[in-house]
Amino acid sequence: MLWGESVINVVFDNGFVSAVLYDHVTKRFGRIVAVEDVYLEVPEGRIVALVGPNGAGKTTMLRLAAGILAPDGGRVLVYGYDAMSVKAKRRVGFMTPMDRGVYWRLTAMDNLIFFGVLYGLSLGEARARAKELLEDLGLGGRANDWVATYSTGMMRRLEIARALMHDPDVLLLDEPTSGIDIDAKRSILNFIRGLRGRKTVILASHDPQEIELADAVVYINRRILNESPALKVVKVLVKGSVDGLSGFNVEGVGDDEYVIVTTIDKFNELMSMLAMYDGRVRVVDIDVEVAVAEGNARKMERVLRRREGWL
Ligand SMILES: Nc1ncnc2c1ncn2[C@@H]1O[C@H](COP(=O)(O)OP(=O)(O)OP(=O)(O)O)[C@@H](O)[C@H]1O
Repeated sequence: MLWGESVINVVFDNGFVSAVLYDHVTKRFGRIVAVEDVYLEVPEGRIVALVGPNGAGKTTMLRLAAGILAPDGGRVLVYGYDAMSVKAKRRVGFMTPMDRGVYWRLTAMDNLIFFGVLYGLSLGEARARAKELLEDLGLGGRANDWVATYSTGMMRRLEIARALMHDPDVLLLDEPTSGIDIDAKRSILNFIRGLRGRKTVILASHDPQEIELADAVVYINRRILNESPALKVVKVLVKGSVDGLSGFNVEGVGDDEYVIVTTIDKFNELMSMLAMYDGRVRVVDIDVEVAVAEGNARKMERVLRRREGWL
């Protein structure tokens, strides 16, 4: 069946339109099942974080919504249009750090104008849009420098600007602040925060500060294991048998038993461990708490809480 012309807008009870709908989507790469029977509605104007261990299918989810990959089962709709269709693609911007999507021997401004014109903007429109985005992303002063002279953090901001040149409704961000310095990170996080309500953002992330931006956190490990509204504490509530947690600092008793993880590496370790328990351990809740520690450093606390009766 061809979905290109079919329009299905999912409107929630609360009036929200589903900007992106993963309707029982499966994606395989040969024998690898990257995404399996995923059903997810992303309401318009919300920021949703996809969280999960390496290889969990997060990037695949983004590429499906970008119309770069076709699902093997189910369908992906963007505002009711098949994600592979031109109508859908015009409404989506995709930023992935691995994507060398800008020309190093052009200035940032010329890059953005080039991509804007490709999307059908007039030269004047593209120039104005590029100027606005570069200013908003703190690159105004370097707009006419060659991209080859950009730092990683500047490059990342430019890639976000590129993804937004055609003013898409949906922005897909793959680990937008990984591997960049604190100032660039802060600038990108503030920019994403400013998109709330104006764009629908799906971000794949391992980073608590990115996750904290989200209105909803979706834990995925090939299948969606849990969806939870964003809260102040990352708590990964699990159901199942968790033997290997001896490497973690388990605190509390009974219903209040939990593990505090204070570094992102430890958090990832925990995620990987849970991935190995796939099928035997079900994650039933995730939540992030970001506490401001003394001095300027921000201290992250991720909590894995184990509840008696859920194990
Ligand atoms: N083009 C491809 N060809 C073959 N296998 C692929 C391809 N893309 C992804 N995979 C596989 O699909 C699975 C999901 O990969 P994906 O990149 O979506 O995970 P991820 O959650 O984004 O991981 P990470 O956190 O490491 O970025 C992995 O097993 C990966 O090896």
